[in-house]
Amino acid sequence: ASDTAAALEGADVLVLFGITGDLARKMILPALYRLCESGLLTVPVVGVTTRAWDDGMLRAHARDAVTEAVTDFDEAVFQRFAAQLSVVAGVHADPNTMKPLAEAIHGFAAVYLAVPPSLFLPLAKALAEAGLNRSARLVVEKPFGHDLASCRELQTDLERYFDDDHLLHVDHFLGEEAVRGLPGLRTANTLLTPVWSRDWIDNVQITLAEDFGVEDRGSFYDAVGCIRDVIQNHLLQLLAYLAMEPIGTEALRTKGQPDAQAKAKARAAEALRLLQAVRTIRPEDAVLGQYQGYQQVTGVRPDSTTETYAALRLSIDNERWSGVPFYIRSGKCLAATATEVVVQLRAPSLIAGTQRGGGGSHGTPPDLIRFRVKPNPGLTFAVTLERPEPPHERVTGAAGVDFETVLGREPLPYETVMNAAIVGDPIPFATFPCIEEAWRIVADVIDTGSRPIPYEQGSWGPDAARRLVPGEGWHQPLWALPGT
Ligand SMILES: NC(=O)C1=CN([C@@H]2O[C@H](COP(=O)(O)OP(=O)(O)OC[C@H]3O[C@@H](n4cnc5c(N)ncnc54)[C@H](OP(=O)(O)O)[C@@H]3O)[C@@H](O)[C@H]2O)C=CC1
Ligand SMILES: O=C1O[C@H](COP(=O)(O)O)[C@@H](O)[C@H](O)[C@H]1O
Repeated sequence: ASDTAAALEGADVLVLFGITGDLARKMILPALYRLCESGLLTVPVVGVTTRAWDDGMLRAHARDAVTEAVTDFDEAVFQRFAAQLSVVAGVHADPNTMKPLAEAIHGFAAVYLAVPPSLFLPLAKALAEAGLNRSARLVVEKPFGHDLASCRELQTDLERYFDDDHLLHVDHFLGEEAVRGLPGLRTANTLLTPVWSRDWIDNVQITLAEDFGVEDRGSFYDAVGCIRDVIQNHLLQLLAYLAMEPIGTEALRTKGQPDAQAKAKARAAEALRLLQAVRTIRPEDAVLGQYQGYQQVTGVRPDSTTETYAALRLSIDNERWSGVPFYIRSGKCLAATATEVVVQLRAPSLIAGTQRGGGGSHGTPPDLIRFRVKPNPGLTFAVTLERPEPPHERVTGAAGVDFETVLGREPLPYETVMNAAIVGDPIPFATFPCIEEAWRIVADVIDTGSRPIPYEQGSWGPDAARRLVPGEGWHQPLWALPGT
């Protein structure tokens, strides 16, 4: 957005393309129900479909989606939600089919495209040709482009119909409470702030592990792979929030701009600066894998070389992080489902000059700080204790906090994203410069043509990934450790 941008407008209506789709069923409809429950959904929701649906069919579909997703279904809340829902049927990426939609929109619209990315541009064009871009912003799902060149082309093309201030790029990780709270958590705690640099941190590991496969998304996933699906977007955004410089209070005092806008700008500027300092990942710093049985999934090519697992080593060239390896790994059909950041602190003796990655002194396990994103978001410190009596054995204990215990129920990521799309809060969205930079970072490890290493379902991926992390190796997420 330009420096002179006005506050984003609050929408009078949410228009949802793709309301019949997978994302809407699993995430968006349950999130809208929750917003209704908490009194935050105050605008009508107009679902758009090419199918011959009527309001009754949409409401029945919404009921199924919500009951599948929530354990404490409340009929009264659902009735309120259903009353806000209506459908406009028979709308294609063709301005001639948009007339009924134009009639259903009153006021400023948040138009959300929960559709395959190949439809982003045709729909934007058709909306503009029907005059529906005059009083609307466009909210697009991920992935945004296929590589650096295609993301730039898509942005340029979309800006012909919706200018940058009227375009929001969804990355639902930015709606995850644990991720959203990370910059604040880092800076609000004296326990964290002083150690947050190369002086005290040995390495940082980010894991997004899933114990399920690509299931009914085979044809989508096979054209995308793990790096494009979750690393280029979600995990690099998370990395930025973990490692960026704190936002200066000066930046929040931008004249004439409301807080949310100024904060979003300041945060995005720091995230961008951090991503710009991340080196383009070299192929030798990547290990790619594919789970056994993946090629038999419906929609997957029988000889597919798409990776379902990736482990990467990243370097950040700035004063704070120079020399500290950041590791990212993600995969389908792994041993557990968990997203966690593990920060390995340097052993006290390392400060006196020994090597990084060498583990703790006297064989002591290293001190770890764990940011648990999912499940059970929270913070855990693994700390070393020493028995006072000889031989002074050292053991690890844990201290921590579960965020929901303190903060109450955390909104679902899509609750935050949908609400922000409606009210015009840019904070939980990715900015285009960050998206571009993230494509640059992964450019040399996508489309390498190399064959991924097969790995067993239920494992932690190919053994070869161990070679990336010397010393202590990968730390499994807390959730996956025995006894948790
Ligand atoms: N599914 C997921 O878990 C996630 C999805 N996403 C992103 O969300 C977006 C939507 O994903 P998802 O819901 O899985 O997609 P779907 O394949 O389920 O498609 C969504 C809807 O798009 C419409 N559609 C699909 N193909 C066409 C076509 N060729 N022509 C016209 N309309 C079409 C259909 O609506 P209708 O028939 O009603 O017109 C369909 O219900 C994508 O960008 C995806 O990358 C992001 C994170 C997770
Ligand atoms: O965008 C996506 O994200 C999910 C992981 O996100 P989560 O919030 O469910 O943990 C991933 O499973 C999916 O493949 C990907 O498209």
